[in-house]
Amino acid sequence: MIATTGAPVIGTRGSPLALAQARQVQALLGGALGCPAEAVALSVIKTTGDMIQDRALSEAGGKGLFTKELDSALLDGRIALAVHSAKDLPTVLPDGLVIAGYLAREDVRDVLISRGARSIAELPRGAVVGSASLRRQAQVRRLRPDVSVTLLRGNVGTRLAKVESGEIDATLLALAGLRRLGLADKATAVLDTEDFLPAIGQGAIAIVTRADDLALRETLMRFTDPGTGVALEAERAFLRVLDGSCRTPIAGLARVEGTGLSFRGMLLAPDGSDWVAVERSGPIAEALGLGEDAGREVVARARPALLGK
Ligand SMILES: NCc1[nH]cc(CCC(=O)O)c1CC(=O)O
Repeated sequence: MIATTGAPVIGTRGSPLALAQARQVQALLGGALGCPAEAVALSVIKTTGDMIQDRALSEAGGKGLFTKELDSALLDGRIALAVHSAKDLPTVLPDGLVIAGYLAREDVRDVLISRGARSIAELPRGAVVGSASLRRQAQVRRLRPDVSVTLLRGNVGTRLAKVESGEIDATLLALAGLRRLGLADKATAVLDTEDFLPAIGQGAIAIVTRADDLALRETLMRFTDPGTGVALEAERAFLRVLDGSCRTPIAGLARVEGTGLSFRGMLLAPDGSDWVAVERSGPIAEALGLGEDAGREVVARARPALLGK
């Protein structure tokens, strides 16, 4: 059933972060359509990923755990656009769907949240760091092999409470998410991307639509950010080449400066004991090729174990 009248319906997950992001798009879309934000409806859709709380998502298997149900709603016409953290989007979307654009990227960095340590270096010997992200687990152990990591899932509030209660010594989160939740003051230290590379897409909000919804895609172009699009094209090309299973920690960041693009990427062993890092720069017109090329270099240089072979 495809709605033929009224403003387009936005689909979103129901987590506080997802809702904050969807509301941002709702306000911008209302503005672009010349109607009040409330005229643009939000439809909250539960995804498989939202229902898994007891184990690492990498163990739950499969990609698109946070997107499948929203993809179906798009293809059925129940919603016209879906708002996602770019970080949670698989590298390949189902046929008929496209990333219509991204909002201007928030701060890309991760933060440390701890009770005393003002940096990863200052964590006490043998500290316990909670994170569900293989990338964060691997990078923290790369910098501090003495630290132990433990699986920590749940929403941001639960995670912060576990640091406060002393159940764990520290956790790592995206600054972008904390800002959107009004919790940026909980960060103990913002980690430099030189030492700690973010996830592909971190800090960017992606809008997915049906490929053939040209009118909506054109409307979205009034407020989406082309520079973020170029950076994400390179980052996602890198990820696609490494493809990986979601069991391989991968990090990467592209930055646009004028007409140029610089990229750094990394593939790590889960325990942080081994890694391959690459760097590339080139014109923004070659973003896709640059990301792919960086990915191929990693594949060529990585020891087989690093590629899960
Ligand atoms: N997987 C959860 C998720 N997806 C996007 C963000 C943060 C917001 C962003 O990166 O844009 C988070 C939370 C976190 O990693 O701290």
